[in-house]
Amino acid sequence: MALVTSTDMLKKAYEGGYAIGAFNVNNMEIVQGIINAAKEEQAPVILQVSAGARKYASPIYLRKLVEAAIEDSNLPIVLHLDHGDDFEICKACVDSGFTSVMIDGSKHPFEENIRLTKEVVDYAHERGVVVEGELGKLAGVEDAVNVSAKDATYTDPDQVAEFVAKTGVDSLAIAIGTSHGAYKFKGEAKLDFERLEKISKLVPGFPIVLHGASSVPQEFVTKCNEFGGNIAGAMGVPEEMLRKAASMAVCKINIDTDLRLAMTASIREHFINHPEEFDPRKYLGPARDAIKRIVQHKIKNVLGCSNKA
Ligand SMILES: O=C(CO)COP(=O)(O)O
Ligand SMILES: O=C[C@H](O)COP(=O)(O)O
Ligand SMILES: [Zn+2]
Ligand SMILES: [Zn+2]
Repeated sequence: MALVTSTDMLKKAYEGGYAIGAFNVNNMEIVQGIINAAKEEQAPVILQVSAGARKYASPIYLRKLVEAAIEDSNLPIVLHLDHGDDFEICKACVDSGFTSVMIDGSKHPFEENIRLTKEVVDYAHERGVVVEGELGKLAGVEDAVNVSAKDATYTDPDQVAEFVAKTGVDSLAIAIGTSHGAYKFKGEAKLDFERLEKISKLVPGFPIVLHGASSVPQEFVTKCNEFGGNIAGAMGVPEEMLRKAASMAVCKINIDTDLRLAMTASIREHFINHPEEFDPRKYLGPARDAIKRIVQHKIKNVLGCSNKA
């Protein structure tokens, strides 16, 4: 199996009412944890690399780790750029063998977002690479509580068909109430499913992407805090909502924070329980297993993409 684009994966996910997991990778243990889960579940998977990950691990190491994952797993794997900020980073990733890039023009005015996204699409499509765009800004809970701010940042359904037609993007990230990181809601979790429904009717069959979709499992939060951490009040997207989104037009679900929490909780616990240890394999090994367990749980019980490879 070689690297694949997400075209086929997302189409099948749309038709089958499930979603593909897009997990952020930053080092070997994270790649291995994800791939060990995907292998056991025979699930297709999207490995995504942020600008921060490129800076941390360097592009060449990440690419080679993903190459190893393909050889090791024989699964369909997409190598995707997460939140490409400008044309240059998208071009660099297309040129170095990524099969998918995201151009996140959501911070720009609508017309500029269209122009920038189309520029990336033109370059990528000519080279067989697919593109994810973003319309609407992911916001924190403060904005969501305030209705007028909510309408200003959530994806405007009236813009979606025009954006898709004018840019030629292959998938679109939308804002319906999720946000990045571990503090997504204060009080009640709420996603705007009506908006998602409206959008999906305006672009029938078109794959939608959900960012900021970590569930922030309380067992990890509790364990982090129990073993010296301080991440009070963390709250994520309830799994039931992700299942609902996956049954609708959402075909790609982005998860990073939950992997970070799984890894950190495991390492914190190890350091407190084994103060005499100083062999990194002794704590990175269990951390890798913790990532595997959470990814396997997502694939099986939330995304519904087991045995879809
Ligand atoms: O959207 C994401 C990466 O693009 C990750 O979201 P989380 O912070 O909810 O894991
Ligand atoms: O969407 C953001 C991802 O979680 C990546 O985060 P990062 O930029 O810290 O690597
Ligand atoms: Zn964005
Ligand atoms: Zn994101």
